[in-house]
This record gives sequence, C-alpha cells and structure tokens, in this order.
Amino acid sequence: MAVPPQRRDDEQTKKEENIRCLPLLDNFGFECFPRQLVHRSIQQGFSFNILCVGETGIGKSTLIDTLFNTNFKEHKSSHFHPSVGLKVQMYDLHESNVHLKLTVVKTVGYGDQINKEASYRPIIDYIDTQFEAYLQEELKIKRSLIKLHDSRVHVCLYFIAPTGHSLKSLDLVTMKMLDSKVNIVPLIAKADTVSKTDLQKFKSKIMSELAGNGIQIYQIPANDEASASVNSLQECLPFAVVGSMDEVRVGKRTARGRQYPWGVLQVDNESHCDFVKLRNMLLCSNMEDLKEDTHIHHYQRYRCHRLTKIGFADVGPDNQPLSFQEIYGAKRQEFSEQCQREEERLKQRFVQRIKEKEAEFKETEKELQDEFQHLKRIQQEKTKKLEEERRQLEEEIIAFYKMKADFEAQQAQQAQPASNLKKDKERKK
Ligand SMILES: Nc1nc2c(ncn2[C@@H]2O[C@H](COP(=O)(O)OP(=O)(O)OP(=O)(O)O)[C@@H](O)[C@H]2O)c(=O)[nH]1
Repeated sequence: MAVPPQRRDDEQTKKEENIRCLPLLDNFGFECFPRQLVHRSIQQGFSFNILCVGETGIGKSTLIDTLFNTNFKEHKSSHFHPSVGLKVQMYDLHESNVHLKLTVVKTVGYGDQINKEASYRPIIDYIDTQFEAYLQEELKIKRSLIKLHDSRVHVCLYFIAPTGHSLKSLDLVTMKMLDSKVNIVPLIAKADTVSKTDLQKFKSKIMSELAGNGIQIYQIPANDEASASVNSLQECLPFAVVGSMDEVRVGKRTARGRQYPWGVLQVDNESHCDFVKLRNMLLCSNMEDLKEDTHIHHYQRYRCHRLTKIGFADVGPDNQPLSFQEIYGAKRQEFSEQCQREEERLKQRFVQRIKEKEAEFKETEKELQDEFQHLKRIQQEKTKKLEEERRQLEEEIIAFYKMKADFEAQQAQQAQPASNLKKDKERKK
C-alpha cells in the first residue's frame, strides 16, 4: 500500500531527530472511518447500470464483453425491426472479493428505420420508468431504498459510427433529448477503421458539433489527486474505442486485440486506442461519481418535475415557504372543489341528456302514431273493398242458383211429353 506523503515526511523527520517510534499494532480513532465504508461497500456489493445506444452491429456487445473481460454470449440483432427497442440484461460479476450487479441495456434496431423521428422515445421512456420506480419507493411510508435494486441508468455510452466525417442528425437529436436525463459518454466505435490523423479531426468535429448544438455530455470531474490525468481524459473525448475478445500474438506474448493482414491492434494499448482510458474512467475512477451525478442531477430534475406536476411546491405564490401540511390542505380543498364542479357538470349534462332523449322519444312516438293511422286507413279501405267484392260474389251466387233452378225446371218440362209417348206405345202393344 502506498504511504501518504504527509506520513512519509513525519517518518523522515523522526529518523533525522533519531526518535525511536514504536509501530502501532492497529489503527484507532477516526482514521478508521474510511475502512468502515470500504468494509460496508464490500459487504453490500456494487451495482452499475450502463445504457448502450448505437446502430445495429456497431460493436456494443463486443465493447461490453471487452470492458468486463467476460463473454456475455450475445445473439446478433436483425436489421429489420419495425421500431427501436431495448434489451435489458443483468449479470452478477465477481472480482476478488468485490461483487458487482451489472445491468446492461442495449438498443435494438436503432437507426434501421426509414423514419427515425422518434427513435429516442423508447430510450427516454426506459430512463423515466427507472426514475419513476425509484420515486415511488421514495414516496412510500415504509420504504426500503437500501434493499431496492436501483435500476436508474448511471451512464449512457453513445456509439458514434466511425464515418470520419461528422455526427448524423439522429445522433444529435437523440443526444439532445438524453442529455438532461443521463450522463452521456460519447464513443467513436470501431476506431480501428479510421486513420490516426482523421481520428483527431473527427474528434474535434464531434466536440464542436456537440457544443454548437448545446448538448451536455458527462464532464469528468477534476479532483486534486488526478487532475492531470483527468484533463487528459477530458481531452480524449469522444473516446475512440476498439473492442475484441480475441487473443492475438504480439511478439512472444498474447494480448487482446484484432489481427489484420498488416498488423495487430491491441485494445489494451493506449497508443492504439482509448479503450483503457474509457475502462479506467468507467470502472476505476468515476463509477461513484457517475452514480452520484445520476442521483443528484438527473434524478432530482425528474423528481422535481414530477412533484411540481402533482402540485407540490417549496414556496407559495408569496414566496413564503410552504409546509407539507399546508400543501396537503390546499390540494385537498382544490380537489374537493374540482369534484363538486365535476359533479355539477355531470348533473347538468345528465338533465340535458334526459331532455334530449325525451324529445327524441316524443318524436318517435308521433312518427309511430302517424304510421299507425296511415296503416289503419289502408286497412279500412282494403276491408271495404273486400266487403264490396263479397257482396258482388254473393249476388252472383244467388243469380247462379236461380239460373240453375230455372234450367232444371225447363229440363223437367221437356222430359214429361217423352215419357207420356212411351206409355201410349206400351198400351197399344
Ligand atoms: N473493426 C472492428 N470491428 C468490431 C469492433 N467491435 C466489434 N466489431 C465487429 O462488429 C460486428 C458486430 O459487433 P457486435 O458487438 O455484435 O455489435 P452490436 O452493436 O452489439 O450488434 P447488435 O447487438 O446486433 O446491434 C462483429 O463482427 C464484431 O467482431 C471494433 O472495434 N472494430
């Protein structure tokens, strides 16, 4: 363990003054405070949530594998998704006695649609959903924020295509929409495909375009200890990264890198790409700062917006501080007035609807009456006509029977002389 400079000076002075010091068996007093934190953190474990935004096949999975030196076994996405989606994966990683709960969220189908207008929407919705889950837990009476799995996104790795030219409008729009919600760390993906001189120009172009469009990216904080390296990190943005899990031969040893016909690119070599700088920044020096920034700035902004929307305020219209009790009372009053207004409105609407329905029924009743009268008239006329026809038919029947009777009588008269003649002939015989 490195000895702090102050302690080294003290030891030097004591040596010079020939003072014999007994070494302490253990630390005591408040110099043990940091140890407690380390112990508690190791016991609790760490969690870190990374969001990777970039076009399909730009190298997101490979970079995550390379960062954590683990093959997470990813399936390649198709280029034919109708809309942008997100894939959430959680991993439990261990390194010595440190346990890390890692959540990696990757875009699926980003940049593949013809209409890219709302490509950022699912990403924003995901970030907001995680903030909302945390807020809901925070607002509970019995809350357990320590046990809660904090799924808020701590860093967004934005993968820029290595065109060597400039940012695409999709990149600008998405980063603009995301910058108030998450810490954006821009990366030039597959940086091995851009020459060194082009890369420098590309980096400057990207940074000036980001500044020109007012896009806020994550500012690597300058602390006293490592201000020099932080400055160099800040100057390196956007990090030009290369990902690979392949072991390649470099002289007598092997290293992770990409083998080309003209040579080898080592991902862990700082003169080849910025991968090591990115890994150090993300995992060694700035993970806690990224988490703190997420909580203090991005989450607070979301929380403030949500609570204001619900109606909470720290000060009243007269700029005087308001207590929770006062806000609750005012809100309750406002709500009951709103309920009354709504009830009144619904009553009026109900009465109005009843009147309208009554008028409709009356109209329909009148129409039915008219229809009934009309049908009745037609019926009466038909009955009258049928009566007339019946009468005529009865007269015809009577006439027919009369004719029949006459005809029979006539027949009978004609038959009488013939029978008399026959009788006479029989008598003569
Ligand atoms: N030249 C070069 N190729 C890379 C680099 N990183 C990844 N690749 C290659 O690019 C291809 C796609 O890489 P992936 O990591 O699957 O890309 P991805 O963005 O995760 O893809 P999806 O999840 O399917 O959207 C693979 O063939 C990788 O070998 C890189 O830094 N340089």
